Amino acid sequence: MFTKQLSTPLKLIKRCYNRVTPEIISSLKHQLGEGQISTSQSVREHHGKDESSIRITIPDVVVFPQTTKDVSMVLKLCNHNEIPVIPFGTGTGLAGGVSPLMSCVSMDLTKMDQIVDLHVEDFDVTVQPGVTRKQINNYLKDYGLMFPVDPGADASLCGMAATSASGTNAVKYGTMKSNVLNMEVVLADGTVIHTAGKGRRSRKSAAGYNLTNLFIGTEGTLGVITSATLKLYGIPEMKTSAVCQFKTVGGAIRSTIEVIQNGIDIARIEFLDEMSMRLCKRYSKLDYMSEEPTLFLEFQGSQKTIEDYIELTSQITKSNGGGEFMYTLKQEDTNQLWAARHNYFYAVLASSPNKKSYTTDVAVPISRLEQVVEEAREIINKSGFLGPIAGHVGDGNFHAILLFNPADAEEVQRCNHVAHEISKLALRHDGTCTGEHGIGLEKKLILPEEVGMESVDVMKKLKMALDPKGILNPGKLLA
Ligand SMILES: Cc1cc2c(cc1C)N(C[C@H](O)[C@H](O)[C@H](O)COP(=O)(O)OP(=O)(O)OC[C@H]1O[C@@H](n3cnc4c(N)ncnc43)[C@H](O)[C@@H]1O)c1[nH]c(=O)[nH]c(=O)c1N2
Ligand SMILES: CC(C)CC(=O)C(=O)O
Ligand SMILES: [Mn+2]
Repeated sequence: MFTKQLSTPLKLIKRCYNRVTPEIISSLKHQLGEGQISTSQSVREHHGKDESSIRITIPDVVVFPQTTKDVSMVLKLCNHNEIPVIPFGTGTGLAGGVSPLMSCVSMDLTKMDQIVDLHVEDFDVTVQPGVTRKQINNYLKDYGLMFPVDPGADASLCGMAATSASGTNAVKYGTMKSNVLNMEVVLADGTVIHTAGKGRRSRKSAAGYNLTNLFIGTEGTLGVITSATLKLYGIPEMKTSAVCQFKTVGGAIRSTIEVIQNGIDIARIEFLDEMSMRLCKRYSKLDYMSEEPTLFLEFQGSQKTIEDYIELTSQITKSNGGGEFMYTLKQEDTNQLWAARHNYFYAVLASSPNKKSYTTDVAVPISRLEQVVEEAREIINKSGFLGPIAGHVGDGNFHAILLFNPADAEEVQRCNHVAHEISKLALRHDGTCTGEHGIGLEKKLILPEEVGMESVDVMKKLKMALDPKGILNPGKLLA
């Protein structure tokens, strides 16, 4: 099995944990029932990895709780016996968050898959952790409502809260941080809390510490999220997608910066460089486009608003050397466009079947974006790695997918180093190493550089207060 950065995270685990013994497995069976626990090799392998290239070890056992009470019982048992527990949503993460570093229990939440409560008149819904973003949107469309946060994968909504996910719509609708009103969370000792108070779903609250946002982005290290109350939005009256291609990366990025700085309420603005376009054209058959730096855009609102935005945006792209502003796409072309964007990762992977990928995820203030994309390209070119760049440029967030040969240890190290250099570049420009994928195993060494050692100490104190035995997803996020 391929192992990435194996020595670093293991060396950084300072605690000792107990192993999952046959007695523990019997106790779990006794508590949950035979059908809710698996020790099969294939199930354990599935739960030992996400969609990143990190493979270290696999859990000893996978449990499938069906209720919050089940989650609480498992945590109590594991906490008492000092056994690590790793929450598992849909395993689409990109930072190694579900990969175990030692003997552990993987807690798969997919059987808790109920939509608990929909309030159409208040635009909110409460879901259990197994509900995915596509499932909720299928359910909501009959009510004229939607939940906009859209990582390319069909991730679980609570996994998305756990990683502070976003996607192509965040430039208009925000990320998980601004779209969760309340969460039920089970703490390491089995205590169940509601971060905003049981049943509360007001749009505003000034009642004490913001526990909801505290748990967002904790990647399973502070508690298991067993429900989330989400903000909803009306499905827009009209949507128009557009494509504009450029001779230079700078032209596309400068256009994005000007769109944002001019306050155009763009719904989506996604950048793909020429290499990304070459791979997407091949994989998703975008036949009418060329292999040039490209923006995929979407406008929403009334016909008049959309026309005004298109007028302004096309002036901006033209003044930055953009080609034809293609906005009269047929519905099937629009669907194909956004499907191609969501499948971007697979388009890149398909181009090099023998390689693995390391995806960077930096985000910077919008005024720095052009320089940072340019410098990231220079770093990648100098390194010799293939590394297409694409991303949610309206948020100043972009990804380089670095392709490396997993059989070559030196190349693996060099690839990690290049990714680290790109993260450091973003920090020099007042940005972050991760806009949306999270720290996981990949980026924990750069976290202190980003937030400062004092802030990391506060995080460690929080961890110690809520999970004193350190059983929740050990070795992730904090070194
Ligand atoms: C093709 C493609 C495209 C994208 C992405 C992936 C892929 C494969 N992603 C990344 C991924 O979809 C995103 O990180 C999801 O939020 C992960 O959700 P899962 O349910 O799969 O969590 P997964 O099971 O992978 O777990 C991720 C982390 O959260 C923890 N966790 C999961 N469920 C939990 C729960 N209920 N309680 C507590 N902790 C829990 C886990 O322990 C782990 O640390 C992404 N992301 C993004 O933000 N923007 C994007 O554009 C994309 N695009
Ligand atoms: C592998 C990544 C490029 C996935 C992602 O975040 C995206 O497509 O925006
Ligand atoms: Mn992304």
